[in-house]
Amino acid sequence: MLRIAVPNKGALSEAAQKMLTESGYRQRRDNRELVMEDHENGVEFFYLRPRDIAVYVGKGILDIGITGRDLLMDSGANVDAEEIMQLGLGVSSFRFAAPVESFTNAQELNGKRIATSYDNLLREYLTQEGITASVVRLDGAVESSVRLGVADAIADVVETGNTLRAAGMEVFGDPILRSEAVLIGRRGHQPAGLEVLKRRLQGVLVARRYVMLDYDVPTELVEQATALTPGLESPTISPLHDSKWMAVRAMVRQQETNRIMDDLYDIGARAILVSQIHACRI
Ligand SMILES: Nc1ncnc2c1ncn2[C@@H]1O[C@H](COP(=O)(O)OP(=O)(O)OP(=O)(O)O)[C@@H](O)[C@H]1O
Ligand SMILES: O=P(O)(O)OC[C@H]1O[C@H](OP(=O)(O)OP(=O)(O)O)[C@H](O)[C@@H]1O
Ligand SMILES: [Mg+2]
Repeated sequence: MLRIAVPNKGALSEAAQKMLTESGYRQRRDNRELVMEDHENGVEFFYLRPRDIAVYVGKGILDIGITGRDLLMDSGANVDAEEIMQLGLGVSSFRFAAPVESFTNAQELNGKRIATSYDNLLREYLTQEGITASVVRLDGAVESSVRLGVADAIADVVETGNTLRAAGMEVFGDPILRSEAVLIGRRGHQPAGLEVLKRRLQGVLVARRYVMLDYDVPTELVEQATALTPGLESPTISPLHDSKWMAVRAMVRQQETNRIMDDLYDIGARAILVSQIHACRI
């Protein structure tokens, strides 16, 4: 059995479980369940605190885990555990912030107090940048620490920036780390079943990022049209009953769909249809 750690709570939990469900794995129905066996797929899931997942995987107790890159680095387990794949969830930055207009760059933090839940990650960065500051380790709601007088600035996870704005704060300095949820495993360890898991997750990522585009185009314009929709390998071209026209089928990036449809229409393509991809193996 492949033993996989999944976040049991917090920002990554629901999205990670959804991705596994879309990958064809059974997931727990009740948030109190701590372990779930998926016999059919030869996988056992352990629902753990995202912060602890890197430790279990680094020590070799569990084979694979889903956690944040920031948590992997902060746990110190990145000596034994490594990133296998980016999952495109929980995309965020780890950044300095402070009340509006109080700091402009990280060097101004010399001699100051910085509150964070990621103290190892922060200390490593401060050392690397030659900044001497005192680190105040808090468990969460770090944005309140400056107003409450325990710190001068914070280092925290920022996604939309809404939490900072609500607290009258703003980011400053370069991002310390760009993070997202990642699949992690023990260095040098290739457990049985990992390749299938990776391929399934990759299938979900591609299905989420691409759509299927179908259209008809005058035969003499096929080259011009397929230059706009080259597909992954190569687009499918099928003859229509009326030989003056061809049908083209190609995957395109979801984000570019409307621009490509406009361009295709402009050159003379018609009956341009978009459909969702539910799953795939690339
Ligand atoms: N608002 C957010 N947007 C995107 N990713 C986030 C956000 N908040 C946290 N994360 C990411 O989620 C991971 C862990 O955060 P999470 O909030 O689940 O843990 P926690 O703060 O220890 O738990 P909790 O908030 O439930 O006490 C980190 O990798 C972090 O970067
Ligand atoms: O930029 P935003 O979109 O506002 O998101 C960032 C916020 O989300 C996380 O908080 P969480 O809800 O996990 O609370 P916590 O600080 O108590 O962990 C993070 O710690 C920030 O506070
Ligand atoms: Mg949190």
